[in-house]
Amino acid sequence: MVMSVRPLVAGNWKMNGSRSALKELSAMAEGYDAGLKAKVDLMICPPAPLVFLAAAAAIGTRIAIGGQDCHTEASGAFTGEVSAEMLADSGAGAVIVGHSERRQYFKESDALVAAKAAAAIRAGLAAIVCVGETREEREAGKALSVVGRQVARSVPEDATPETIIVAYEPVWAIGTGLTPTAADVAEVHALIRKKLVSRHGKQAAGIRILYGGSVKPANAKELMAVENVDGALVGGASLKAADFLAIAAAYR
Ligand SMILES: O=C(CO)COP(=O)(O)O
Repeated sequence: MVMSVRPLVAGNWKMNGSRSALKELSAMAEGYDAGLKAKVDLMICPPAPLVFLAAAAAIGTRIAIGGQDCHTEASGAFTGEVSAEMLADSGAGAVIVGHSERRQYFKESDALVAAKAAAAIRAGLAAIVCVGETREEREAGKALSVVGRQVARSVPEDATPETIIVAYEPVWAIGTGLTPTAADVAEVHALIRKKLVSRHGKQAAGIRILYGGSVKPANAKELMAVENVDGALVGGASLKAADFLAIAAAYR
């Protein structure tokens, strides 16, 4: 829709990857040639223990590194947690918040997700705010109302194209090989855009809205061509450089 939005293909490694997986990051950097750099931003979000190493490995490659979650506080007695400030200090430029796996398994509410996004902004990170309906919600005809509510409640008031990225990830499409039709993706992304613009003003036309859920080299081109789709949040297919680069190549 908005010509000036530079697309982003981001990889979410989830709880996968070890230090040896950083060779995939190096291979991604090698394949991220001038042609791709001209068209699309790339980001990899490894597990927290790898963020520092990945960020060091990514220096000079123009591949950004992100975290997968953060706490709302900058520091304190929260054993096991990682703050947005720590991610920033480790070299991350962004952090995913409100992924459906966190909403589902760790019972994260929209309010908590909004607070985490605000923490990310406070730390100077961009927040990738995830939203998406479950299969039951889609079958009940509630996809738009659920996503609309999540966007309204999880995206902080002061969202700008620099600080917020929204990722639409239908829960039923994650890791299943299933994807919505292009028309369904277009409908949800249009709704997200409308909500963002009505709440955050005209500049919200520049907020990137990513699609996520079973994005593969074979379907990337079709999904990335959908109006208001400004890139992808890739899970399984981001673990291998060849797959991830083939997805990014949708923008060549
Ligand atoms: O959850 C996802 C990215 O955050 C999508 O995962 P898959 O690409 O493995 O379906």
